[in-house]
Amino acid sequence: MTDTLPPLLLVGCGKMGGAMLAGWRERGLSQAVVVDPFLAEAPQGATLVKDAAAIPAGFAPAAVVLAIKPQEAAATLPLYARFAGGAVFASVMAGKTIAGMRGLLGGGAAVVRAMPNTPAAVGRGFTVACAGPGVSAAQRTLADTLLGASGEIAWVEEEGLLDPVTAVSGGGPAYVFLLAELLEQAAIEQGIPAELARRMARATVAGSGALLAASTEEAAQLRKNVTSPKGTTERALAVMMDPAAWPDTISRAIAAATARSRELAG
Ligand SMILES: NC(=O)C1=CN([C@@H]2O[C@H](COP(=O)(O)OP(=O)(O)OC[C@H]3O[C@@H](n4cnc5c(N)ncnc54)[C@H](OP(=O)(O)O)[C@@H]3O)[C@@H](O)[C@H]2O)C=CC1
Ligand SMILES: O=C(O)[C@@H]1CCC=N1
Repeated sequence: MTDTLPPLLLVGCGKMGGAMLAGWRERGLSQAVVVDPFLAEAPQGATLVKDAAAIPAGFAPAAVVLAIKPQEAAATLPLYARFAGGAVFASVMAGKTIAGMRGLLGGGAAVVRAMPNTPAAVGRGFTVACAGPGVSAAQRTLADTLLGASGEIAWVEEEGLLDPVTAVSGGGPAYVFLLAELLEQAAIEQGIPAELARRMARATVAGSGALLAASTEEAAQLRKNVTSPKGTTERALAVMMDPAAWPDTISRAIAAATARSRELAG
């Protein structure tokens, strides 16, 4: 446990905002205000308000974390422009550019654009962040603390990288969960009872992730460790690793998501 965090304002407390808030709670919240019009009850350790107008007078956040949907940015961000004098804004919105957000918050706003992922909910997130113009060293340190509270963080200088990052690590957990779904379905097709199929698929994906996390070996080597010569895995991988199968599918999927992130900028 390090020092208590400074006053924070979280705008949007859904799946991603809620996961980050859990990490901050672990670090020790001092004052936290959450704005979310539809949340039923205040998250532990925070004050909940329904809109920007209801933020307690005099509340001066050191950071404003924007975790609303990208489509809500244009209508919502101008409501927070009054905090631009003292706070750093940390956005996790897909696609939304630093220049676009500064346009909505006032040109001088200090903005960090970041892309986390939902394993943050269990302290295993991965976030990539990029600091915009005018972000001070202290503000960058605060953003690093907040965005890195629930896992690993990496910083990039080139903002454009955030679009493929969004496709790979932002959305990546969804692809892994899809694999669990498809393994379960295929197990059932081969006659395995549904409940056993579900347990096997979940444990296999989770166990493989844990092994990857604990190992210093490359993913390719861990794959080879499973693949006995002339065995069963080799047969399955021959199907999956056909250039037209997974290699092409994953490449096209990531390109499509990257393109969508760029579209969301507008
Ligand atoms: N989910 C993920 O895996 C990831 C998401 N992101 C980004 O995080 C952001 C949020 O995504 P996610 O958490 O999935 O979405 P959610 O819909 O779960 O969360 C958004 C929350 O903001 C609330 N909200 C809507 N309008 C406002 C407003 N004007 N002011 C304050 N709160 C508002 C929503 O309420 P209601 O639902 O009732 O509208 C909801 O509770 C997105 O920009 C997304 O790109 C980034 C990385 C990963
Ligand atoms: O699907 C999305 O747009 C967001 C960004 C990355 C994960 N979820």
